[in-house]
Amino acid sequence: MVKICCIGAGYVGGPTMAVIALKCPDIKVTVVDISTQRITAWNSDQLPIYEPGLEEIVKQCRGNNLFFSTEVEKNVADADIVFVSVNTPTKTQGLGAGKAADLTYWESAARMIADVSKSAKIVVEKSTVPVKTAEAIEKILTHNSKGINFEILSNPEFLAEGTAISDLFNPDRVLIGGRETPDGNKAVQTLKAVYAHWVPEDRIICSNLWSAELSKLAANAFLAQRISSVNAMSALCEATGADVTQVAHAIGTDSRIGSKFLNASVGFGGSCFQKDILNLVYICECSALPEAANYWKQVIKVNDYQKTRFVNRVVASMFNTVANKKVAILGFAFKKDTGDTREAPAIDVCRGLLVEKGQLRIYDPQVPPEQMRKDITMVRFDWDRNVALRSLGDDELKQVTVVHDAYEATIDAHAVCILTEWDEFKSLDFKKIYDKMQKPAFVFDGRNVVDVGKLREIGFIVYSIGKPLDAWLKDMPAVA
Ligand SMILES: NC(=O)C1=CN([C@@H]2O[C@H](COP(=O)(O)OP(=O)(O)OC[C@H]3O[C@@H](n4cnc5c(N)ncnc54)[C@H](O)[C@@H]3O)[C@@H](O)[C@H]2O)C=CC1
Ligand SMILES: O=C(O)[C@H]1O[C@H](OP(=O)(O)OP(=O)(O)OC[C@H]2O[C@@H](n3ccc(=O)[nH]c3=O)[C@H](O)[C@@H]2O)[C@H](O)[C@@H](O)[C@@H]1O
Repeated sequence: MVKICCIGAGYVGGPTMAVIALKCPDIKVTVVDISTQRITAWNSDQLPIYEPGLEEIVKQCRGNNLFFSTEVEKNVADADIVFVSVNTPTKTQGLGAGKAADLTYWESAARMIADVSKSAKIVVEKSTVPVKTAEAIEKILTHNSKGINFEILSNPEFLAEGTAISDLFNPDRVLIGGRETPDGNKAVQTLKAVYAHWVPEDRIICSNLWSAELSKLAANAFLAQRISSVNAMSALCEATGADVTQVAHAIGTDSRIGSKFLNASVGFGGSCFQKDILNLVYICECSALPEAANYWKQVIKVNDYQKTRFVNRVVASMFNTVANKKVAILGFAFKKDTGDTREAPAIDVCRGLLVEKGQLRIYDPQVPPEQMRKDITMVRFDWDRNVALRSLGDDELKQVTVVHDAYEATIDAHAVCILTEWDEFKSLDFKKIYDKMQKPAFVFDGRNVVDVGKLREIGFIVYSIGKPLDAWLKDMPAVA
């Protein structure tokens, strides 16, 4: 029986390995992590991450051919294939701080693999890493391994949170990069055989190591760039009376452009887009390509602009002050169907409103209250100037109440801000909400989920990203 061990039981390691175990009953899959808390949760009824469809798979496979363990070294030593799916955040200190990937976790995993291995292994980069990381890992493995043979593969993951299971079941492609040597090719074929249990062969792309590593950064950069493009367009729509949804539809029907990923929003979030683009920017700068670096930087700058623009729009619309006004925040996760808040635009929007002394009542169906408080007060970095932004403290936290229901959040509120596109927000009874709000009642829709016409009929003043402005808003000063 082939034995797979995955180091890192996070958003990628957990779901990916659960699906491999489900689709490959002939393979034993063990997911290991240094976090006892995470592993305990994976072995319980309360999984550490929320992902539609995941729980059923884990329940079906756990204890059969899927195991979660803190015995990192033992399981790595036993495995034929070791996936490394540890976190690779942006460095916050030292050389490359604010941009470069922090490979501390990666390097310690690689050193541990070298230390404990007694048999040949295929080591698979699952984490998103800078191009050429495989070369560094090879050096660590070969210098410490007492002659054991390691083949390094790059097998970046393209799943999106909230749809991880369907993305893994039916991927657009699986990418495997390896050394172009007989041993390298053999390792590629071994990993290909794992995916071939359920992925059609023509969707398994093989390439050299550097192309695979760079393709992951490129894919995220292109995806994020589309959002920043449509968001930049949304600002122009508001200034001209065009409707960004209509513009997106009109351009998206061109098969060369395509219709997906053109939803204007309060900004993109998630743990990877910003981190991976900054990583790309850093690599361009280190390769003496400042023009290429500046091009990609602009994608994040527009994203920051979009979040600031939203906060300014809220404040400007409400007579230039939200001090002591109650603002209902609907949605805190970075997108629907996940409890993940990493880089969620809600964090920056809430911080912006708190600095303006707003009283926030936040509701999200998946995010625990303590997570929201942690996010709001954690140290944020200005990536461009590489300085820590002002920390928010207990005083600002007193302005935050977390509630368990969207209606409760809106009672007595002056304004509602929709920051995540949860389905339940589409079917809220806005008449009921309006009746219990202060007047004039404002809705600021950062995800374009509400029916603007209907809400205006009820009496709301509505701002919706990139839509023709309400007469009320037209007179307010331009933003940002
Ligand atoms: N979150 C996502 O949707 C996607 C993430 N990625 C990439 O996958 C990688 C992992 O991301 P996530 O799963 O979101 O991170 P995560 O933070 O949820 O999980 C990483 C896990 O690795 C563990 N870990 C760190 N060092 C370790 C070590 N030496 N030994 C054992 N365990 C260790 C941590 O305790 C943590 O539980 C990152 O490089 C990310 O860029 C790629 C595609 C999608
Ligand atoms: O490397 C990663 O971590 C992953 O990053 C993204 O996945 P994810 O961040 O989970 O979610 P997305 O669906 O891409 O959404 C990212 C952000 O963009 C926003 N978004 C997305 C699409 C859109 O049209 N408009 C828009 O504002 C979302 O609300 C969210 O805040 C990519 O889609 C995955 O392919 C990739 O594997």
